[in-house]
Amino acid sequence: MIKVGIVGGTGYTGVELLRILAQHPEVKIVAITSRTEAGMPVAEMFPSLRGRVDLKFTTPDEAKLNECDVVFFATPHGVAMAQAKELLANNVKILDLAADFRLKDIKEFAKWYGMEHSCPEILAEAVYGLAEINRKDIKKARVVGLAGCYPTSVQLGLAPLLSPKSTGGKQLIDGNHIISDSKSGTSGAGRKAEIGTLLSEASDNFKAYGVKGHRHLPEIVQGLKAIAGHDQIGLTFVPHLTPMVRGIHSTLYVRLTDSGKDIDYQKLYENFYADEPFVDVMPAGSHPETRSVRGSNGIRIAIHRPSGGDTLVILVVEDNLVKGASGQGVQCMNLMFGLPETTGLTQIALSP
Ligand SMILES: NC(=O)C1=CN([C@@H]2O[C@H](COP(=O)(O)OP(=O)(O)OC[C@H]3O[C@@H](n4cnc5c(N)ncnc54)[C@H](OP(=O)(O)O)[C@@H]3O)[C@@H](O)[C@H]2O)C=CC1
Ligand SMILES: CC(=O)N[C@@H](CCC(=O)OP(=O)(O)O)C(=O)O
Repeated sequence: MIKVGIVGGTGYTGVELLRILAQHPEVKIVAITSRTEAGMPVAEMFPSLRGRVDLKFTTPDEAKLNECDVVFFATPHGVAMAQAKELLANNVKILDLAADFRLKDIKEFAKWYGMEHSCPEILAEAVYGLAEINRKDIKKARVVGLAGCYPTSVQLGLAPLLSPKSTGGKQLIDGNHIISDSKSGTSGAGRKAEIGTLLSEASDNFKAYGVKGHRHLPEIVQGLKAIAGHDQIGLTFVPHLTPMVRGIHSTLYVRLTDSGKDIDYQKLYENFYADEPFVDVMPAGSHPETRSVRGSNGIRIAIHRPSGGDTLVILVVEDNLVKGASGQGVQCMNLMFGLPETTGLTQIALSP
């Protein structure tokens, strides 16, 4: 059994980790932390876990994290990097849901996250946690910086158009002018109190935010450059808040180049993702709904070429708390411990 610790067990991604890991056949959860609820039985706070999780929250200091095989950080940015050195010294693997180990450039990290990176040497060895792209490296990793929620949808939506594996090295699209029009449910903002996610503010309403620059922009650009193997990437990324609890819907617009005009994109995507257990390329002409992935680790993609023109439109849906966060974490954990990648992750989406 893999001994798992979770730092930040009371937040939205923390309780989602508990939901998934409590049903994982190879995992024993041994520590769950909360600074504010220490001493409270987990199942008292989350009755959905009654009979499934028989632990109390402990403070991060009291939790015996050094005795775990792996620790998930479901915490704000900056928490994992402060504890990474000690955990690694005790042979504990790390999966961070925050951004401490995502951006490779520490100046970019400081600019977007407003703090200096405290362990650049660990950042250098950390692997970006997007299994469909980095599977080989994740298997060997001690530290994984899990991909962000929006970045997962955008990178998996565009990878078949950029990866030399499917393009044969041809530029099928104008990489300098990619548009991502992305929408998220309110759970993306976490459980902390914020005016913008109050029922009376977010319901019956729809708005863009972060148009000037969102912290996921550099992460997505870094990832797309790595997938493409070149630096000719220019992205306009506009996130929106939608009045739903879970889900991300990204609509991606790309302009085809002359060498990209005679390609069957439906086939290109189907071939690229043929062996991926969590990526569903839907039949041509589909309009995927966020509810088709709600509560599951799936991501569904549909490709459109309106009026047979030069613009390709890619529709991507995922559950921000599962494939966009905790499910992705468990998928990477399975790889790090040599388990089949789908272990504990076979939930079907909730519908309606
Ligand atoms: N929500 C989402 O869709 C996604 C979130 N993420 C990332 O995952 C991380 C967690 O997000 P989410 O679950 O939404 O956040 P929440 O705000 O819902 O939860 C944060 C958790 O962290 C704990 N915490 C806060 N500060 C500290 C600290 N200094 N030390 C230890 N524990 C702390 C809190 O508990 P307590 O205060 O009691 O200790 C709480 O359990 C964030 O970095 C977020 O960016 C990634 C992908 C998607
Ligand atoms: C709706 C909403 O507020 N979403 C969050 C992103 C979700 C998140 O937690 O970001 P990470 O994936 O980087 O951890 C935001 O825009 O800041």
